[in-house]
Amino acid sequence: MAAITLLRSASLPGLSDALARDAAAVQHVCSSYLPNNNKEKKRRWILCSLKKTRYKNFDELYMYCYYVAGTVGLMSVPVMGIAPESKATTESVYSAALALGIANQLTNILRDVGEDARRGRIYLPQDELAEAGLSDEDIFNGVVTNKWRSFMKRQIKRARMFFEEAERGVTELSQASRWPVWASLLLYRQILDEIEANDYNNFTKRAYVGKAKKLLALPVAYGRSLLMPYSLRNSQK
Ligand SMILES: CC(C)=CCC/C(C)=C/CC/C(C)=C/CC/C(C)=C/COP(=O)(O)OP(=O)(O)O
Repeated sequence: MAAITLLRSASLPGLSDALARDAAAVQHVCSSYLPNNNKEKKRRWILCSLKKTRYKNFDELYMYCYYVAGTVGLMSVPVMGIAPESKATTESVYSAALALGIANQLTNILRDVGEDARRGRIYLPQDELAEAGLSDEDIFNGVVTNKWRSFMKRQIKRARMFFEEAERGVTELSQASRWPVWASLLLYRQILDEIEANDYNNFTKRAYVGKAKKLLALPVAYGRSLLMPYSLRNSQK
């Protein structure tokens, strides 16, 4: 409640009660889990990010992903539970959950570049766009060029690294939670493959995972959910 009052008192025009509630909830979770527990800084960051449409570099984009999706991952761990037999540290499981939230959000951003641009938003690191020789104008024009392809390859590679980081953590979750988490990981990661299959045209073509691929992901996810936690596999060698 204190956090909601705090956000209201900042009197951001247009900040609805529902939004203030969400932001307060996120702020609460972040305050509990972020190692650097600087509440005032975070409060200001959340208020600014609600209006932000550009991200200077990956650090800034990461923080956006952290607040909108990483926190969801963190909150999921106590709900899903860690396998009683797991030997992993609690911290490593939370890190993996955070990584999955970030991976999902980065994927979401890469899929929605065109849609976001039409709303005047560019959720891409400005410094990396500049390094690739691209400007905001290029994003608004939405033409797939070799510069765009190479920029996208770098972004996709990074998103895949976060998925990879998340994978070990999934094996440490309670048995009942592993299947749905594996399924969502496999399905969401395939969006990146579809962006590649669309020759990086995420301006006018929506990367979509077809029904057959979705169905196929389910037994694969089930198989993976039966695997023993990664922490045990190593300790038994
Ligand atoms: C890996 C371990 C240890 C635990 C799992 C932890 C979890 C469940 C992490 C996933 C967190 C998550 C669901 C984040 C949100 C991801 C995301 C980008 C959702 C997309 O939301 P929308 O914007 O509504 O999607 P659309 O754009 O597709 O409508």
